[in-house]
Amino acid sequence: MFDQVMALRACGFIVFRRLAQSSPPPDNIEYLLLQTSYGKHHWTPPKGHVDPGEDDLTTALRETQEEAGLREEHLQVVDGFLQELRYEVRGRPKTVLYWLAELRDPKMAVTLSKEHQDYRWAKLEEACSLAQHKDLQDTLRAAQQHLDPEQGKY
Ligand SMILES: Nc1nc2c(ncn2[C@@H]2O[C@H](COP(=O)(O)OP(=O)(O)OP(=O)(O)OP(=O)(O)OC[C@H]3O[C@@H](n4cnc5c(=O)[nH]c(N)nc54)[C@H](O)[C@@H]3O)[C@@H](O)[C@H]2O)c(=O)[nH]1
Repeated sequence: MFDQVMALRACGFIVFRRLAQSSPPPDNIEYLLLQTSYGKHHWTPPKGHVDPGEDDLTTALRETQEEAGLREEHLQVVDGFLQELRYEVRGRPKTVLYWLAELRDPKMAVTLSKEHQDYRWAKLEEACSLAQHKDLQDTLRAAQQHLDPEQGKY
């Protein structure tokens, strides 16, 4: 119980959009990454810490709205995708949950908060390069796999 209280917990969305006038799938898919305005300016999908008593999915939706200006009605959550990452931040274990969601209107603008200084819509390989951490790269690849029509899952 004590360990659970001490562990950091964050939730967010791998947000993607599909470009209509572009390459055939899955190369028309772009993922949203935000660059922090603090620390080492790392790139991350919209996510953030769970408030006390808050439901995980509510956190993911709230953080995506706060950090990217995208609200629940702008997103189509994809069934059957939920990834859990575990890593350490300054010596403390952290658990991060990511759902997957499509931006309904691919032309919709992203609005950043002060926590981020830049954003990018990136195809898989560029997104993995920005993400840097293997666990997040694996999550992005798992998302692409989930969305690839060849896999017959979407
Ligand atoms: N001034 C300042 N302020 C900070 C700093 N730090 C935080 N603040 C404040 O906290 C607030 C943020 O609150 P939320 O938005 O609720 O939280 P999150 O969205 O959860 O954001 P975080 O940045 O706390 O957490 P992570 O993204 O997890 O990065 C933490 C470390 O883990 C690495 N890392 C990142 N992703 C992965 C991964 O997928 N895999 C692996 N293996 N590692 C990964 C990464 O490279 C980094 O070294 C800000 O407003 C600031 O006030 C900081 O360094 N300086």
